[in-house]
Amino acid sequence: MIYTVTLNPAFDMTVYLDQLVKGDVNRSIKSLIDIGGKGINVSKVIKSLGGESIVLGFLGQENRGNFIKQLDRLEIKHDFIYVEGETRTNIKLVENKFGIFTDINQKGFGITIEDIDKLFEKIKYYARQGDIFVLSGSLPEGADNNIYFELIKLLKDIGAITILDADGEALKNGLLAKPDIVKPNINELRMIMDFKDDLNSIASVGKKLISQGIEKAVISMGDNGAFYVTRDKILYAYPERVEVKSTVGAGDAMVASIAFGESKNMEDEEVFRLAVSSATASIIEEGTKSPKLENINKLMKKIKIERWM
Ligand SMILES: Nc1ncnc2c1ncn2[C@@H]1O[C@H](COP(=O)(O)OP(=O)(O)O)[C@@H](O)[C@H]1O
Ligand SMILES: O=P(O)(O)OC[C@H]1O[C@](O)(COP(=O)(O)O)[C@@H](O)[C@@H]1O
Repeated sequence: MIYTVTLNPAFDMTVYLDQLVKGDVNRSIKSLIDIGGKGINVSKVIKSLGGESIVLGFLGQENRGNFIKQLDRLEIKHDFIYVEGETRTNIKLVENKFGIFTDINQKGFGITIEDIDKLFEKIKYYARQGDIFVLSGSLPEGADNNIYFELIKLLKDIGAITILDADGEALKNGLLAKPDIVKPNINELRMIMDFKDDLNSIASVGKKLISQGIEKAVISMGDNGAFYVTRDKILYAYPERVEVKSTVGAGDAMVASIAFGESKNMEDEEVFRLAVSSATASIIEEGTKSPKLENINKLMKKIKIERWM
């Protein structure tokens, strides 16, 4: 089974404007609200791919109703630990005039030591050898920066496969536990390592991650494409030019495809093709909507992948 663990989920409010004028009253053209947060999006995309997953993590008590309703509507199984306070609302601004995408991600609820204990107990209850655990997103206040490190250690001892997608200290510490797969975007990678801007230097960073004991590193670079690095190869995917409606969730679509591909024992190149196709199909959807399977399938035939090394 695939499990996604989201410690800090969110409602994503996407606001479309012509142009943001700072310090002035701005009026939106339209806005929409989707349930989000990294693992939640991963589960949504796994569903679109025809797979099954179970959503774990924390959810704010106070506004849980709508969140749960949407997950149920999508027929995604979930088993949250409900915590005091509200699940955050993250603002995603889209300026149509310039094609600028700005995210304002809030801090969200705080959690207690008891909440964290409950999470570890729940994960111990579910995890079995061969399961896939996606650990992704920012940490709520009260969670130690070592939490992904501890969870990966626990899951590796059980024999589960771990996929990490985080940033800052949580990513840095999590990597020390050697997750099987990591999917940083270029900005997340820059927060924890120094490297030059050119593709060769970025590919070398991927190799460095592998030399540290990580099995696969997928480095996403927005409109510059992506690398897929394993012990014996580096693959590069060219970006596909599409009409971009919202970049939110592209990385999550990649992670979902990687988890789905692993669960089906797909070959590396096939997984990578699916990951880039899903990510590209996600940016042509508005808000934090899952990509459509028919668009993913069309893109699978178009995405250009080459062996870098
Ligand atoms: N503007 C874009 N044009 C074409 N492809 C894109 C664009 N933005 C994202 N992608 C695709 O989606 C993948 C993930 O996007 P990225 O922005 O790197 O992830 P994240 O959402 O984690 O920041 C990229 O590697 C690329 O394949
Ligand atoms: O937990 P964080 O780092 O604040 O990120 C949460 C945000 O990331 C998203 O999951 C989107 O992530 P990606 O664009 O990286 O795929 C949004 O749904 C959510 O608002």
